[in-house]
Amino acid sequence: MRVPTLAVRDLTFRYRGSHDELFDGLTHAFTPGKVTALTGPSGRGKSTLLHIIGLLRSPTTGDVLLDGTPVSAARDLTRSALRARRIGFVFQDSELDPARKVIDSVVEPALYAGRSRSDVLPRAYDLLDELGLAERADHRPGQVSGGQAQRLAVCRALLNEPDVVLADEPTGNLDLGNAGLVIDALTRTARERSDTVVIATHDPFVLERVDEVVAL
Ligand SMILES: Nc1ncnc2c1ncn2[C@@H]1O[C@H](COP(=O)(O)OP(=O)(O)OP(=O)(O)O)[C@@H](O)[C@H]1O
Repeated sequence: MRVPTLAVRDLTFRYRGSHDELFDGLTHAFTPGKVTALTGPSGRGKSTLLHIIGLLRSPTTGDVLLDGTPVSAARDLTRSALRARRIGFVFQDSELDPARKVIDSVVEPALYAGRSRSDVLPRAYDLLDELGLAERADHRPGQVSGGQAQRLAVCRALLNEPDVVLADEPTGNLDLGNAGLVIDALTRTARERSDTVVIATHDPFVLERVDEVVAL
C-alpha cells in the first residue's frame, strides 16, 4: 500500500497549565487527492490539530508523519523548512500587509521558500485568475473585501505548490458564491495535484462537499 503523504499516530495534546487532554490518541492517515474535513463541537481542538499537523506546535504524545517519517519532534529549523516547502496554510482572517500590493502578498511565501519572484509570478497570476481576483493584482489589501481577502489567502497557500494544504474555517463569514470559489479551488488542487487537503470547519456547506470527515 502507498505510504500516505500525511498521517497522525497516537496523538494527544494538552495546553500548558490545562487539565484537558485533546484527541484521545488520534490515529489517522489522510488520503492524498482528497479533501478531508476536521469537524466537531467548538473547543474540541480542530484549530489546535491543524497547528500540530502544520508543524507549528508539537504534540504532547504521538507523531505527525510526512511520507511515513515522524516529523513533529524534528528540530525547529527542519520543521520550518518542511513548512515552507510542503505545507500551505489558509488561516481565517489572515492578516495581510496593507502597504503591499495583492500580487506581492501572493508571491511572499515563495520568497520564504527560497524561490525567486520571477519564477513564481506566472503561477501567482494564474491563481489570482482562478480565484476571480485577476483585476485586483495591483490593489492594496485594504482595498479588497473580506471575501476577496479569503480567496487571496487561498492563492498564497497554493503558490508554492505544497502537497499538504491546511485551511482553518476558510469559508467563515463568506457568502455562498465566495465559499464555493474557495472550496472549488481546494478541491481542484486535491484532484489535479494529488494534494492532501485538510479543512477545519463546522460549515454544513463545506461538510457536504468534502470527500472524508474526521469527527473530533
Ligand atoms: N493557547 C491556548 N492555551 C490554552 N488553551 C487553549 C489555547 N488555545 C486553545 N485552547 C483551548 O484548547 C481547546 C481547543 O481549542 P481549539 O481552538 O483548537 O478548538 P476548536 O475545535 O478549533 O474550536 P472552535 O470550533 O471554537 O474554533 C479549547 O478548550 C480552547 O479553549
